Amino acid sequence: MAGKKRFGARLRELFSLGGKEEDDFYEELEDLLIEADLGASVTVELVDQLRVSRRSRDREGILQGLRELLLEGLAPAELDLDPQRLNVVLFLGVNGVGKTTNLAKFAHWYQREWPQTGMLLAAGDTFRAAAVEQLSLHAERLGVRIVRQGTGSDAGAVIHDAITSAQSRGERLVLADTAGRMHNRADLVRELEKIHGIIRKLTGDEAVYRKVLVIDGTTGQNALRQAELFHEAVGVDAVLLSKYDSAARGGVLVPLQRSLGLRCGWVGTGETYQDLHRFSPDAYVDDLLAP
Ligand SMILES: Nc1nc2c(ncn2[C@@H]2O[C@H](COP(=O)(O)OP(=O)(O)OP(=O)(O)O)[C@@H](O)[C@H]2O)c(=O)[nH]1
Repeated sequence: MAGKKRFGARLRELFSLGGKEEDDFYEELEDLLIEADLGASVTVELVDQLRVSRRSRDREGILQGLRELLLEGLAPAELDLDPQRLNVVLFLGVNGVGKTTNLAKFAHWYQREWPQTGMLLAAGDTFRAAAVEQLSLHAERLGVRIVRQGTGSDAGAVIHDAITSAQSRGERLVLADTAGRMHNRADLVRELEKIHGIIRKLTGDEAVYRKVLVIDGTTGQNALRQAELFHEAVGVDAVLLSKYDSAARGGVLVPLQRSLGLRCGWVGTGETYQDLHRFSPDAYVDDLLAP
């Protein structure tokens, strides 16, 4: 977590320099926030608010003001799944962000939360050869059913079969993987829209349908562009921030919420099933500001 701490440490360096003109101080603070992946527009907004609201120019006053402003934009996402109905959760994200691994952690989480409820995994990433195998291995380890077809098959058909199968067996949770990469961006969006249409048609008002976007905590500003793509294509209900254990930065959750209105629900902190935690804004901001 060296990188994440760097922001807090550098912030304290800035305080310790002393004797700076006010404008220079805030300009340097802006640079630090941008480097911490808060994005230019959110940074300007935050620093303007801080200038207006600050109680005192001393270190503790500014730190406290910054903490409060960061927290203002960071409520945890709620999926509001309902064990009395069918719930379909679609996992979105570009390749390698940790979609499959975190889908499996999510399955493990709900095995504990809803021990009496049947669950099904849908291997909707039919584009990448190893993805179906990877998810199958998790299904086997977790002892949950999986609906799969071969690589290159139609992802919409896999997810269609999974939902109708869960409906006929009375299972209450379908966790569906999706491809994060297609031949090009237009193909990816088209495939997601198709899957989205199939799920909506099959579930109507009778089921809970949610989309979770997995963001790699080490990617910085690029994450914002990824989120825009998926949010525009099908709409995102919650973000799962993966690889937070090795996150060089992690500040991107602030612009995700302030610019796109996307809230984080979970944080992935490793590769085992236990390494998934509910997102805590307080812990996150403490971590961001820690020296
Ligand atoms: N340290 C750490 N590694 C993680 C975490 N989540 C996933 N990984 C690792 O990241 C790598 C990519 O994870 P996958 O789950 O295969 O990613 P994916 O998004 O499904 O990738 P594709 O299947 O290629 O789309 C794997 O080596 C995972 O073990 C996490 O929270 N922390």
